[in-house]
Amino acid sequence: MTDTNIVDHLSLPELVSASGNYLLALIPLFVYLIYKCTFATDIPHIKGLPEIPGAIPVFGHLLKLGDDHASVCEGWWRQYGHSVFQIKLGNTRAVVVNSFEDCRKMLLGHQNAIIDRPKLYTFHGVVSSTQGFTIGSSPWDESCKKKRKAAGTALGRPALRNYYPMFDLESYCIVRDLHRDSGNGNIELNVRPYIQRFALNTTLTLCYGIRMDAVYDDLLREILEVGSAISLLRSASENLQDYIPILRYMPNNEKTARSKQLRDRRDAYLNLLLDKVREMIKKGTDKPCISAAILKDEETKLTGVEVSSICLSLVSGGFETIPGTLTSAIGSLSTPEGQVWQDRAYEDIKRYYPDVRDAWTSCIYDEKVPYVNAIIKEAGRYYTVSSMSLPRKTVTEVNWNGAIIPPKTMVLINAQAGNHDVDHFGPDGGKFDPERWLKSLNPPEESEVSGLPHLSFGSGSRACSGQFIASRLLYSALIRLLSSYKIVASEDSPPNTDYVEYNQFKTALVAIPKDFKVRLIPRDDAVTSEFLNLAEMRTKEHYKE
Ligand code: HEM
Repeated sequence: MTDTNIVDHLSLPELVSASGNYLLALIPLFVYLIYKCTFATDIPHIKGLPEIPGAIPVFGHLLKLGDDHASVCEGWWRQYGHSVFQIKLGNTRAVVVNSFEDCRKMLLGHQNAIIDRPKLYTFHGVVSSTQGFTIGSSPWDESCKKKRKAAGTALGRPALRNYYPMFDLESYCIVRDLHRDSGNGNIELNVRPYIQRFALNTTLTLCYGIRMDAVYDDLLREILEVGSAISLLRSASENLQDYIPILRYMPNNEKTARSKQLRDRRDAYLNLLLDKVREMIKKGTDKPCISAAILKDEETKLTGVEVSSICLSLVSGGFETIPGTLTSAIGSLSTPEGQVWQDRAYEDIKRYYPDVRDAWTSCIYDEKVPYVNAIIKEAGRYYTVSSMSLPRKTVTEVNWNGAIIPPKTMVLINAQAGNHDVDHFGPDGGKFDPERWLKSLNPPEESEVSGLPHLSFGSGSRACSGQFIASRLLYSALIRLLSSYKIVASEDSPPNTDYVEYNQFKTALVAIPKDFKVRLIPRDDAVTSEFLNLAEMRTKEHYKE
């Protein structure tokens, strides 16, 4: 007898009960499917690699991670005793690496396997749809190779000599304006805006041959505001829709609307900058810079989108990382404890340059003063401005102590955890101390660090392309500031010097230090005035050219 015959012979109540039985039988299947869908990840569980307990359906560990992923992962490392573990960010499985040694091993020992970067819905699909991906967010392909090569040439050590006039002008301008605004040590001020202009002008000059002289210039502030807001759009905790796709289809999706708005504002200023370069080329007043070279089609095989992407990478690579590091370093130096470090740095500057005017001129050519180098290394390590670095993705299998991490797995380097790893940096790894980088104090002599000093610039195949220029910018600014002023923290508005709490936006890709104020007490007013006159001359020269 066929099923239809059976149905034909059943009464209505029997029919209802039979179909109810069928449905009942399907419930376990539904439950299984729902379980599978809500727990499913792009990459299945990686055998042999510990997984943090407590993942919940749909969200995985996202809610547990809160808004400070680096500190929560650092806590999990210590709580569960595994420096490398797997977690679920919604539908995405990620491997998190925490200890210094494991970060180094992953970044260098497996550098070819983790050369890729993941693509995220909000940042790649919406924000970057017009100007292309920045280098730091580009998946590894032919175009990324070309862009990384071009950036490497523009930012490599040999290229630094082309930028001496720019280092000179921009670091003079910091001191010039701080001198104007600090009332001979009587007015407390926030140094970050001056350093933001310094960092942004550097990359704008490099990319477009354009700079802004005023600290509160409208275009400068627009670039900074939009850039910071976009940096928030790259954070996992701010963008649940990247990992929980259903959220993308919610009506009135504010995240996507805001992303489009920011993208349009960014397009507007990037186009404005390029138009300015075109105009200067027409008038013959353009300065040597990346975009002019490309617009004039000098030795380039890059597309328009690639050019925009390179310029965008350089502008966004430096405008928050440099101010984050330098402002926080100034914060630590300005504390009562930091007065000793400032005095020792000043003494060391004078040891190398008995006439302090030579320090002012030399700091743009080389980085000689050991104590200042130690401060820069320590600021980079301690204030890990990109606490979770930039995410990586595997292209081939990684055999991690027998566990096979498959291709296309997201790998997160917890640079903050590794940079404060007491097993590597000693029991005082959680303390700011420039002298950890010196093997002797009398006179200061730098310790030889074989390999990677800290994790703040990443390492290996996708390490920071801007690290040499970053180091010179930090050095020249610090030499000029420390040789001009004694920096003293405000009592009412002191710096927060905790390596986690100093940051006002823990969800952003790059830390933004909480505001604080300092007094700048001139060390030798006559010498500083002499240099300020020089600054004036140089600025005039710049605008005459
Ligand atoms: C204190 C300053 C800086 C810090 C702490 C910093 C940090 C980083 C980090 C952590 C990465 C990812 C590295 C990795 O995945 O291993 C990175 C990549 C990058 N940085 Fe920096 N950076 C700084 C300054 C700069 C500057 C000034 C520029 C350009 C002018 C720049 C351009 C880039 C570029 C283009 C990449 C992408 C490299 C790639 O994906 O291939 N950075 N940076």
